[in-house]
Amino acid sequence: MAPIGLTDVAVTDFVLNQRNGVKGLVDVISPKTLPSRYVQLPEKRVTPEKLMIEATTTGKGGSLAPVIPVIDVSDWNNPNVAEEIYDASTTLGFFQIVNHGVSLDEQNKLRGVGRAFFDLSAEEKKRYWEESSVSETASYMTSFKPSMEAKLEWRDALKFDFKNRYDQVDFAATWPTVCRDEVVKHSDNMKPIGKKILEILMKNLNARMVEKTLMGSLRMNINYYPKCPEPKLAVGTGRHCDMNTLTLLLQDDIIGTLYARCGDKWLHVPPVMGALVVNIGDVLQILSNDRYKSAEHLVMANQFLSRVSFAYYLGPGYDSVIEPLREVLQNGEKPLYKATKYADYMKYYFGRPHSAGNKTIESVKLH
Ligand SMILES: O=C(O)CCC(=O)C(=O)O
Ligand SMILES: [Fe+2]
Repeated sequence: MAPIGLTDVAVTDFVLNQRNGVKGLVDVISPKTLPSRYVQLPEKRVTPEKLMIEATTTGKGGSLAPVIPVIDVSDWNNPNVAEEIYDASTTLGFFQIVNHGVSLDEQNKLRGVGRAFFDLSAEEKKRYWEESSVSETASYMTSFKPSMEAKLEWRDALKFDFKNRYDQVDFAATWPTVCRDEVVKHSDNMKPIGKKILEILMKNLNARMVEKTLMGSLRMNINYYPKCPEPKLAVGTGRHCDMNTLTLLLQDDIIGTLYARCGDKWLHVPPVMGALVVNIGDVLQILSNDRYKSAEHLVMANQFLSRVSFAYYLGPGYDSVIEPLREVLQNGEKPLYKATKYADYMKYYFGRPHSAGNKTIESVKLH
């Protein structure tokens, strides 16, 4: 039972209407039990039997459970790198890369300024709240689609849209000063890494690298997961696939609460020092006519420590039309997806809560 005062109405008012987010709830009220607005239905909870046990033998056969591959990309031209990236992208849809050239120092600076934003006063943060943000391209919010969620996700986020402003000198002028320089720097660091991976993935399809279709939009989320009184009952980010082409994630270096779908279980994506987590999004699955796998994933909550993560999303230009590539279909293969403008796909994606269940990609599937 939630303590008196933490009724659904009171929590909704404090977290959403008063724009304090879930971090505000923890900082100001510090509930000792999970308010019911956050208690997930039993089928949505990630219980131990739903987890895949890593690298242990499974009975007499002795086969190993899969692990998320960690790929050394110090030499992008090494054919083994392309092969490992291709293998991971066609199976789990998840891998990690190390020796990508972004130093630990830069990563830790970004983690520091990300936390610094969420540590600002409530008044300061509220200026960026969703639809009334003082910035057109930076917004602060909580959960995923609160107006449609019976149960909220235990997460706040600060979102950036680099749009096509990249070539404008002061495109970040309205962004929170506490983190904007590092966010811009991070984008400068991530863009070429994303491009390398996309080049490899296109080459393996014998397809052209069309930047506008593959990385014509660039967005980023700083996710903040406060410590949670009853993490077993909650979810940090509900299960979902990313809608874009490729996501590069700098996750927390200590708290490992990210899980990727593997068969009917959830596979841990452990923090690896200095690594970036890479996952395939819906658009690459569509373009490749199902060769690349858009991997479902979720984030759990943690009782003892807060966690920050930085998700950098490369995606098509908003007016690009997404459909299986000609090169992939040339041997008479049937397209599995209908042509869709990316802006329409995005609108549909953001119009439904994570808890809606069926995947967004199903909406463009040809039956
Ligand atoms: O926080 C994380 O580790 C992942 C967040 C995520 O899946 C997303 O922002 O799309
Ligand atoms: Fe995601």
